Amino acid sequence: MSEEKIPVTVLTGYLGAGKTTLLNRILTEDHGKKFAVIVNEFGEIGIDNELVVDADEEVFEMNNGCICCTVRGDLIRIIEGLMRRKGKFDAILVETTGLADPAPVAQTFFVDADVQKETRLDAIVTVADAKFLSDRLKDAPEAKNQIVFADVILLNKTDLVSRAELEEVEARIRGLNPYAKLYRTNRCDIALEHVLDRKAFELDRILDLDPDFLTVEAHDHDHHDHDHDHGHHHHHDHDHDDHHHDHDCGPDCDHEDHAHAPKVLHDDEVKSVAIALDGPVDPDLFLPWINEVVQRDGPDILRSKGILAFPNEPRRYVFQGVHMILDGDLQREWKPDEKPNSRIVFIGRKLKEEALREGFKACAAFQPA
Ligand SMILES: Nc1nc2c(ncn2[C@@H]2O[C@H](COP(=O)(O)OP(=O)(O)OP(=O)(O)O)[C@@H](O)[C@H]2O)c(=O)[nH]1
Repeated sequence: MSEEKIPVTVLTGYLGAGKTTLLNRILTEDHGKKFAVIVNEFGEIGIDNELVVDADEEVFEMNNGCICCTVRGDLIRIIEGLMRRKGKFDAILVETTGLADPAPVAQTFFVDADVQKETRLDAIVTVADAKFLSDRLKDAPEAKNQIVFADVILLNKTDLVSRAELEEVEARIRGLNPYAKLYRTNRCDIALEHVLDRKAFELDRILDLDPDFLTVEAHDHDHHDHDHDHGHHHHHDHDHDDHHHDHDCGPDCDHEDHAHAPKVLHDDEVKSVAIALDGPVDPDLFLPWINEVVQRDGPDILRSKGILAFPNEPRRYVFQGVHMILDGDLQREWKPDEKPNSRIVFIGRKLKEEALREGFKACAAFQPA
């Protein structure tokens, strides 16, 4: 991902959660930046100097018609159109409809060669309604996916719920996605630096997670392999630990109470697995392995991310994926105070944890004694 690529932020969230409120906040704040905005419903936003483009729904299935690999043809065309006006804006915001699954939007930025050349998916930002999210998680699969795919979650409308309700819904979110950065907001009042240009996919937070949070549970899933044969290029490797991570409060955390570890309400269906290796992995082992894993289990692996050390390589290899589609490259150098180790994370359904863990360990460049 070269520096000149235009960052793309995907805004998602269920109907009425506050996406437009956030978008308007972004567009009106005095940040000196210009955004191209793509909305896939009829756009009511007309902000000076901004570019608002309406898109009609159009989704393509890719490769053997696998339902998990879809890209949005309309989005590709719009972005190609925007690129002809390059220089007129600094970043792209894509607001999805409340009923959308974010996967086809995110996959578009990995798959289409022209789009990939010009843009980088910076983060998927999900606005969640503190009052209604818990109900929607029960009855609306899209709402669940929007949480699972998120890199940043705004738990909005905090004014409408009690503190106990807020903690409950936060615990549900954590059970689905322990990795996303979570902020409580009222009318999406958030410093924009927490939402924009996050380079979330540098994924430093994965490295920051305290390994003690990673409770290793050996579930043996009786799971039939999918036999998908996809032709995508994948660079990805993983190892996972089912991890039951409490709450990641970084320096910019605005939670009032750090006294107790917040509870996590696990979802029966969706879980996450994180795997850490104390050292580098061999890319000649890792890349084919990860490729195979996502080709086989991509429909169930909703999101995958990782930061890896390779032997004799001063830079970090960073990848992220949505279902079977992976994108990865060598990014910045390891800092002197960083230990070059390798971590990967999967969030999905029916994850085969032990096989993943063993597979990732087998990619270690130096086999542990
Ligand atoms: N009480 C309260 N209302 C809010 C908050 N944030 C947004 N709203 C209101 O909630 C309603 C929906 O907000 P929008 O920003 O339009 O939500 P949206 O996600 O864009 O909605 P759709 O486009 O219909 O999916 C509006 O009336 C907002 O004024 C909040 O934090 N608290």
